[in-house]
Amino acid sequence: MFVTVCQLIYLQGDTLCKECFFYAFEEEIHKTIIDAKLFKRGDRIAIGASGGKDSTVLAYTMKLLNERHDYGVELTLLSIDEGITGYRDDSLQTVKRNKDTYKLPLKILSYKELYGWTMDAIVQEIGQKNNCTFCGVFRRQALDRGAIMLHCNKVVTGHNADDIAETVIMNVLRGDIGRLRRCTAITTGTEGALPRCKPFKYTYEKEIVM
Ligand SMILES: Nc1ncnc2c1ncn2[C@@H]1O[C@H](COP(=O)(O)OP(=O)(O)OP(=O)(O)O)[C@@H](O)[C@H]1O
Repeated sequence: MFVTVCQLIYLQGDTLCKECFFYAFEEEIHKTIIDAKLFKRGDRIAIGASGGKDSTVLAYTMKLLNERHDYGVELTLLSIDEGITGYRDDSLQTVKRNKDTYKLPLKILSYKELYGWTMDAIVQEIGQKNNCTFCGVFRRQALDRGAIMLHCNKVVTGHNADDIAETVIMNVLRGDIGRLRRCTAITTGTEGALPRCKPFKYTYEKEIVM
C-alpha cells in the first residue's frame, strides 16, 4: 500500500495536510476493524444513523472501506424516530440526505410503530424525570428490532473514544463495576439479540469533526 510521508507523521501525532489526514483517519478505522475482526464476508450490517456527525461519518467511512478493502458486507442505514418534536424530525432530514449522498438503503422506524407511543407522549405521561433512561432503553431495543426486520446480523454505532471515556467516568462515579467492565468492549450485546460494534472506539471526537 502506498503510504505518504504525511501519513507516517500522523501516526506520531504531528501535523498533516487535508488529504493525508483523511486517508490516515480512514485507515486507522480499517485497522481497528481488522484487529478486532469486527466483520466477516457476507455480514449484513445496520448502521445506526441518528443524523448526528458521528453516525454520518460512520456511514461514509463504512461505505468507503467496504469498497476500498472489499469487506464483502452489505450496509443499510437504520434510523430510529423517537418522536421528539423539533429534535429528531430535523436530524432525520440529514439521514435522508445521507441515504442519497452515500447511496445506501435507509429504514426509518418509529417508537410509535414499535411501541404505540412517541417519546413526546411518554414525557407527557411520566414527566421529565428519568425520561432519557427510558428513551435509551427503548432505542437500544428499537435498533435491534429494526436490524432483525432488515435481516441484518450486526449493528454498528458511531460511539467514539470520548463517548466511551464519559461512560467509564459515569460508571466509576456510580460504582457500577459490572457495567464498568463491559462498557469499553468494542463489541457488545453478543448475549442479546445482535452484536453491536463500535468501529470508532479509538477515534477522538475532534478527529471526526475534522
Ligand atoms: N435515533 C437513532 N437512530 C439510529 N441510531 C442512533 C440513534 N441515536 C443514536 N444512534 C446511534 O448511537 C450512536 C451514539 O448515540 P448518540 O446519542 O451519542 O448520538 P447523537 O449525539 O445523536 O449523534 P452522533 O453520535 O451520530 O453524532 C450514534 O452515533 C448512532 O450510531
